[in-house]
Amino acid sequence: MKSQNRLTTPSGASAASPGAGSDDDLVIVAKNVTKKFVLRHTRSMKEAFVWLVKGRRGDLSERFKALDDVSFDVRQGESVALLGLNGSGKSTLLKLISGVMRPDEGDVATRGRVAGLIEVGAGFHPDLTGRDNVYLNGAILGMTQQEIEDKFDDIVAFSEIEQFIDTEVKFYSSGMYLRLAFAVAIHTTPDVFLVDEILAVGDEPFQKKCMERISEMVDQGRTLVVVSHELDKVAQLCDRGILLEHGRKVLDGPVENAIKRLRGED
Ligand SMILES: Nc1ncnc2c1ncn2[C@@H]1O[C@H](COP(=O)(O)OP(=O)(O)OP(=O)(O)O)[C@@H](O)[C@H]1O
Repeated sequence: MKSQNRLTTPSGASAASPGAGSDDDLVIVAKNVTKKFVLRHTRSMKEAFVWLVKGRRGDLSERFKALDDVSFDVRQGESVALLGLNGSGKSTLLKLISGVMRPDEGDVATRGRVAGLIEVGAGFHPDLTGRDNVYLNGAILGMTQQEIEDKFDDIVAFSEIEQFIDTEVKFYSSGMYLRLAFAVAIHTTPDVFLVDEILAVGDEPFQKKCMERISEMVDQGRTLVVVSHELDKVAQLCDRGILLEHGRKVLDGPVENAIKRLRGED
């Protein structure tokens, strides 16, 4: 999604790191991040009428904090799991790191090429073929045309959907989307790799292959941030866990501790 060697916010502004010297290996800095969404209520005609005749004073909709003053740093080579119950804010946090969403308060800065698998099919155009989407998606993730051409055969081989590469992706199953999207994303050799739950739509052999590839990336010193409810897989992949409850960070430490707390075992 982005490629640079300094910490920058999605607007491209340089972000001051919290310290100096040893902070050279910081790749994600989230500072006091708050994200609010509108909580919609069904209102009666009467309530809406009263609101109108009162000159639209007050708010008919309420805003709630999906993320509330969350701060953390991630260093190069760390593998971090974002954990929490449904609706705790994990995917929202991942979207803020990827830059597809902006915080209402606070800042999220990243360094290097950030690529992610956040929503199946995001960044794919349904009317284009798999082949054209490899070029489109590769470009969106910051690859040059030459780079995509050089890696095209490897991308298609990894996805194992050679037979359908010239089919429009609107005819793909969700697993086929995932295969192609994952294959493109890992071939961008990202510095920071973001993965949301979506591996779940892949069949077991493909999931296994993806897990191995992700582990290799971590062994090579790349940074990983994962959102998943599959806690055993998460424990295998990640060293560190950040636990969210109702949008607030309640634990940041060894992944085993975060999983225990989430399971209510401590
Ligand atoms: N675009 C949006 N508009 C309004 N509300 C949203 C939006 N995106 C997320 N939310 C709300 O923000 C809260 C956090 O959602 P989020 O998807 O980050 O949670 P999550 O921890 O990833 O949950 P899950 O484990 O169920 O995937 C939820 O209450 C959700 O309904």
